[in-house]
Amino acid sequence: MSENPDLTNERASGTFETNAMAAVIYGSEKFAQRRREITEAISKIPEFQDSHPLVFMSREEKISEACRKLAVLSNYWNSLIDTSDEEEALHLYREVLGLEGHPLALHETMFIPSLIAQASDEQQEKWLGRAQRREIIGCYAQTEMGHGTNLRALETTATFDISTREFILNSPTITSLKWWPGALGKSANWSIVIANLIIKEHNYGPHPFMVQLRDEKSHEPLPGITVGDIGPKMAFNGADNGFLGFKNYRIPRENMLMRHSKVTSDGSYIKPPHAKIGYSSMVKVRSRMAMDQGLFLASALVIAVRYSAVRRQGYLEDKSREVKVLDYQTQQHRLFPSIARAYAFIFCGFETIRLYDQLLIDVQNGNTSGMADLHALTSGLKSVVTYQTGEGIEQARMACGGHGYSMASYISEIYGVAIGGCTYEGENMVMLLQLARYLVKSIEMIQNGKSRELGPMVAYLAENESEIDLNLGPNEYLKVFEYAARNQTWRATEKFQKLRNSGMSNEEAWNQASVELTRASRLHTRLYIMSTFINHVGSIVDQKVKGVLIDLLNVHVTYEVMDIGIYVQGLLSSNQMDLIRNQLYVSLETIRPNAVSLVDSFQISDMQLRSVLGRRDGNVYENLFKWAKSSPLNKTDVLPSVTQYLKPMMEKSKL
Ligand SMILES: CC(C)(COP(=O)(O)OP(=O)(O)OC[C@H]1O[C@@H](n2cnc3c(N)ncnc32)[C@H](O)[C@@H]1OP(=O)(O)O)[C@@H](O)C(=O)NCCC(=O)NCCSC(=O)/C=C/CCCCCCCCCCCCC(=O)O
Ligand SMILES: Cc1cc2nc3c(=O)[nH]c(=O)nc-3n(C[C@H](O)[C@H](O)[C@H](O)COP(=O)(O)OP(=O)(O)OC[C@H]3O[C@@H](n4cnc5c(N)ncnc54)[C@H](O)[C@@H]3O)c2cc1C
Repeated sequence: MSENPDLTNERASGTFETNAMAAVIYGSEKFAQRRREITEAISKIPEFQDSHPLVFMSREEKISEACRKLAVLSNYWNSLIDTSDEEEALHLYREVLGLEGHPLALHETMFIPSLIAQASDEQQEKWLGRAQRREIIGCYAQTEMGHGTNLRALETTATFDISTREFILNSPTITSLKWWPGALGKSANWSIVIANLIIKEHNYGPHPFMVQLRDEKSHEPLPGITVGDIGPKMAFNGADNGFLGFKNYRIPRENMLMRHSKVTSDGSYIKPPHAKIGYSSMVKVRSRMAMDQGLFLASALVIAVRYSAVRRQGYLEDKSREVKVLDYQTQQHRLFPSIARAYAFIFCGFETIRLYDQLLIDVQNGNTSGMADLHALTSGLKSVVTYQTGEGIEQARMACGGHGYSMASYISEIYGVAIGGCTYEGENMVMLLQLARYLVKSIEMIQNGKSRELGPMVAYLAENESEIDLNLGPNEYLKVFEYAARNQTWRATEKFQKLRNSGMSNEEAWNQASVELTRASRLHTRLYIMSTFINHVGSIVDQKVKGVLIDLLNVHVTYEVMDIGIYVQGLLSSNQMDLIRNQLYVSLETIRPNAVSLVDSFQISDMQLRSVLGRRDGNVYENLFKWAKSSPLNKTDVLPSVTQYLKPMMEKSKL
């Protein structure tokens, strides 16, 4: 079937090459090209297609479908991608497995990275290759039923038995059951388990252990292990998140991951070079989250923008033809700032992935000095991007009207998966407060006359306000954001200090200032996102692409400043606020002809998108009808439940 002419016209009005934009989004022409090649190759392999739409499947079917595809994938793996390239591998996973989770998701995102970061060279020799070849399937078991946030209160124990040189793992209470780890329930046969290291009755706190859970031949749980699935979730139902308990389960001493902390055979403990080095697997995932979430948001926007360009409803001036809903200013205001955010998140994502990779090298070389900075940055970023992604996806759903609410749009699934990120890898409020600790310390350095020692990301906290001339472009908006973040950070810190100085305990003062502190963290993070966006656009060579991204940046800076209006009242007059508001409306109009091309540039395939509304060809209505007819409820005209219950009820009522 040919493309919907409305979309053809939209594509013709684009002022730039989508391939050139994809090269900017994905960091290089080479990777953008590889993505297309991988997508193209996969589309030719029929076994990778869904056997029927995932949204009509039960959990069991979804998991089985994911396993089927993984088995097929193992035959093609080496021929489809450069297996040493993490980004290629993730693209392949996204294309073939989609976003609902699968039995290898945690193996790739946490199990292997934990082995790389936490296992000694000998341990890597023993397990890493096996994991990379997928001879074993691993997961990351940290969270317990009773504790996820407060890691110091985890209850699982690994007690060193000097006589046998083994650790004995135990789950002493119901609340100590590991609860939530992805792929733990039914798929993984090994896990990295975080347990309290106990030697001679001394608790050294949580440490990582490599633990075999299931027999490698029969896949049956090993004696001493209780393991299973935790049941259906809001989304991610292609994954078997699990529970796990230990009863006097013994593992060799060599199974404690010993790159950093060590236990010798006589039971001596060797401290790691940094107290939180064992938390690095979480930092790794958080450093990827801006990218992952940017892509979730992008997916919802591809659907909503394409659909809005083919959906006609109501009239503007021309009463002879209904207008595309994308031409309504309200629709543009609902969608375009989110397009800008999706771009900004992806740009930040590449940056934090790069920073993590560098940190990993530094730490392996004994330099842990960058850990606090990256922890603070990624804590704030994961919190802000997950929240704003959730907001943006929900707006995208509403922008699709009634059909957005149908699973045919697939937006609800994207939403469910994306907002999981507000919780996993550290609940958002908790992580904002981690960043706040860092910000408060920075203010304390300024108060103690050590401004010069501040890192580049917080140097603005020591600066004074300057005059703002909004006609000068994005950098002036950055100053507005700096003003807001600086003011709020000082205000929140001073509130905390005042409470503490009044005699309150440190903890209670912190608690009573915490809402204000989280606000400071959000503003600081949004400032970082904006400045990364501005820097990125500044570095682009292709002038057509750059021109459009400047337009998109204008949407971003004006929208973001309007959104934080309450924090800039002392800086901007109401006339200046009106000016910004008008600039935003002008920016929406400017970006309108490029809207479809901007979302096309994400190059998210139909196969991955799984959306009837977001189809690249725009042939929505005929496919919506086809999709509805394929619903299992339509297999018969009369359902057994009607025959069994409703008919007798109606018959009875007639009497
Ligand atoms: C940090 C805590 C909240 C507190 O820890 P605690 O030990 O109690 O800390 P304190 O003693 O209070 O000390 C705080 C100080 O320590 C510093 N600190 C803390 N952490 C770090 C760190 N990591 N590095 C450096 N420094 C650190 C902190 O700054 C303080 O310093 P100071 O005193 O101020 O100087 C901690 O308890 C915590 O982190 N809690 C959160 C727990 C958590 O995050 N758990 C995660 C469990 S694992 C999980 O959730 C997994 C989820 C799986 C997600 C699945 C993802 C699948 C991919 C999805 C996408 C699919 C698409 C396809 C793939 C694709 O696209 O990628
Ligand atoms: C989809 C998904 C996948 C997951 N995968 C894994 C996995 O693979 N492996 C794994 O180990 N775990 C996994 N988890 C668990 C996840 O990491 C935890 O649920 C998360 O860290 C939050 O911890 P919690 O559940 O204890 O929340 P809680 O800490 O109980 O949060 C409840 C409320 O208390 C508040 N709160 C808690 N502490 C504080 C504080 N100090 N200050 C202020 N407010 C506070 C929170 O902000 C929140 O509002 C997964 C979770 C989900 C949803």
